[in-house]
Amino acid sequence: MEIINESSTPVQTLAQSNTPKVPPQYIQPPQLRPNNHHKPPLSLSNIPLIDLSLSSDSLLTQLSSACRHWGAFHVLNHGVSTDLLDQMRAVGSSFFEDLDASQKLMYKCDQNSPASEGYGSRMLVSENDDVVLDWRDYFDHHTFPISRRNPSRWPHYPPNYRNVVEEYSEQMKMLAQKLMAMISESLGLPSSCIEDAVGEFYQNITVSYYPPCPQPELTLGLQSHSDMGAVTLLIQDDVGGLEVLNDDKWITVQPLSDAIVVILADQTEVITNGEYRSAIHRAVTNSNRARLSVATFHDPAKTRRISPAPELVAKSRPRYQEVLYGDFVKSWYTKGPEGKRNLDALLL
Ligand SMILES: O=C(O)CCC(=O)C(=O)O
Ligand SMILES: [Fe+2]
Repeated sequence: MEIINESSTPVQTLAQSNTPKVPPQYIQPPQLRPNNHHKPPLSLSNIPLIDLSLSSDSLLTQLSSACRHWGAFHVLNHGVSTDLLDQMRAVGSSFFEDLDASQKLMYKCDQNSPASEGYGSRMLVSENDDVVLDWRDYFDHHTFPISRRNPSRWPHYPPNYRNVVEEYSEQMKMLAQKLMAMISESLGLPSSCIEDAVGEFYQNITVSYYPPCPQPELTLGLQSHSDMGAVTLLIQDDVGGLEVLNDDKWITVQPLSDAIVVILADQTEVITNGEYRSAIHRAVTNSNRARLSVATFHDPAKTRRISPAPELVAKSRPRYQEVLYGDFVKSWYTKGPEGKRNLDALLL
């Protein structure tokens, strides 16, 4: 029998071995398993949906409520064509499903360096081996600033892969800028406030592939976390598995093929002095179908110092310490997210 070393084997390879049980490294402690939470009926469960073509007043009111109470919401009429969203999902799924394991491994990322570009499975860089692993493989692309972009490291198959990622990256950057302006305005701030605080965008695109899992009740596709940067834009396929924590309940984000999920990340919480909250979210697995999502992260440079906007501090008091973004990233990848523990450590 072939011996598989699970900590470095792609999850897809494990899943294809048709093992009836997940290896122990993937088993979550009982309190973190997905079925331990009460689930409202699906029909009652979704994050807010905001139509960006609404008139300015009602748009800003809806945005403000979604950012304050959820930190995650769908947007429609966002200006990105459904055709491009479908192409991005199609090339991502073709890479994972049409290439064999050895072809994918040619793009292997450096597992010892956090968020390194390429194909991998393990997110955290931990010295000990006691971390529970996610039931997920991914491909991470460095897309902005342009000086970080090297499409020759991205998949060469399918043939349109690299063109689609480049076009998708541009469109996501423009949408992130538009959203940051609207989110600033919804707090009564100048429209450039959040983008000025973030500075030049460091954009990464992560295609996540969650193979079917023989024991979904014991595993997570991606552990509970908030994203560390400023704003994440996410699309998923029709399988579903993304959940957002709201009022201590896990709410399923129902897939909507032409909508984009906006997830506020930790630096937006700091800049808005806690008026708007980053969303805790996770991905659950299922035993029937592989699932794909594409997350586009917009982050500050590692050398950037992030602190609450002076306009908001003037109204109350600073609620977060200033942080060097590179320090925040380091702590996230070494200690692990555990919900929002890294952000909570900045609370004053
Ligand atoms: O797959 C998903 O829906 C979630 C992905 C995600 O949260 C992430 O990559 O940070
Ligand atoms: Fe995330």
